[in-house]
Amino acid sequence: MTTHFSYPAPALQEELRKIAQAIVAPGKGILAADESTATMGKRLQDISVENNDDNRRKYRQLLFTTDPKLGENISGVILFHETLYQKADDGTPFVELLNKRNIIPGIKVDKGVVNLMGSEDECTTQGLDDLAQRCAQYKKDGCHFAKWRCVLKITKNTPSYQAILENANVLARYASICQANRIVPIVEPEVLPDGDHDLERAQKVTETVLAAVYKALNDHHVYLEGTLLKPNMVTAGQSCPKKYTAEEIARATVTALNRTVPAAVAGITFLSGGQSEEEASVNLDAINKFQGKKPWPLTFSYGRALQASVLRAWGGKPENVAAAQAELLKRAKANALACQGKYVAGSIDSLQGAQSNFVKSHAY
Ligand SMILES: O=P(O)(O)OC[C@H]1O[C@](O)(COP(=O)(O)O)[C@@H](O)[C@@H]1O
Repeated sequence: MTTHFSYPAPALQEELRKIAQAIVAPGKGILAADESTATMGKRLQDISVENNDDNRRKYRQLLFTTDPKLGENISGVILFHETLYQKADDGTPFVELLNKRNIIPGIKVDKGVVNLMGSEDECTTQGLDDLAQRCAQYKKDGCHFAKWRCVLKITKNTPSYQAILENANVLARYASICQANRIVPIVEPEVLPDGDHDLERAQKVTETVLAAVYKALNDHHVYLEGTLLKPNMVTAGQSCPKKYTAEEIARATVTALNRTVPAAVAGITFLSGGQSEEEASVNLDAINKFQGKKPWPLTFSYGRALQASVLRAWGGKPENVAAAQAELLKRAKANALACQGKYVAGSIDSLQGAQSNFVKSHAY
């Protein structure tokens, strides 16, 4: 076994570190607007809007033409390939709208999940083959960070050794290819909330998964200071009869992260995983209020928990755009406070509020 290897050249390290740090600057987080066409279809179906490219464009236009003060709370937006190349009605490229708001464009580069043969319905994530070329192009087209989501499932027998190892390795290869192309990788190993397992089981699975991920990142010489982690919060399964407080969730989450995530990692940007908008803010706030070691910024990279009310307020109608944008500003503000441990539960209302955004088997 050789231990001789190189990290990126100093200039590349600095570039990656600066991008990552800007994303997790105090009071800021990420809007995950990278729903693939199929996922967006589910969101649009809920508000009876047809899933076609122009409706997807109109919806993303609504997000990206929100008042520039959105940039005070949102540091980055994750885009889907199609969206990166779309323009507003007046011809302004979406990337330009984001740059004007001081928001860093990012891009989802995975190509979705596939089953692992011989496993109990477990999966890995595809997209490595042409990733280097795609990253080089995305960087030229204005993206400075990327996201790749892997999915792990908790059942009696899973996640299996096969799924844990395979997903850790594919995340490490993805991260190293991104960095080689001057793109900060967001590493997302999502442990799904489906199931009736308790908080302790969720914590142990999250610890095992994250430990494998960081072993693989180290094996692939990924420069951790130029990476972000997008984990699930540690919560009990959706159908667990026992309910836990935000403080218990915060303790389990911070403990799991402390045990497995190196302090060198630039920041942690949680996914919302089907939590209601209010729950996602309250839990993030509790995590930041938790008294204990927290060597990284702990913030948000929410999809559903930032957009559920926006979609509902919009309903596909042009006359509702301003009301929908107001919902986005409210949730962005709530989470910006929460990532500093300054959110007062219930202080910022929203249409969706405490209503769950859980979608069973969000593996897609
Ligand atoms: O399956 P897809 O289309 O990649 O979408 C998965 C979604 O999950 C996320 O990773 C996290 O979203 P949530 O906050 O809604 O859990 C988003 O970035 C992304 O839009």
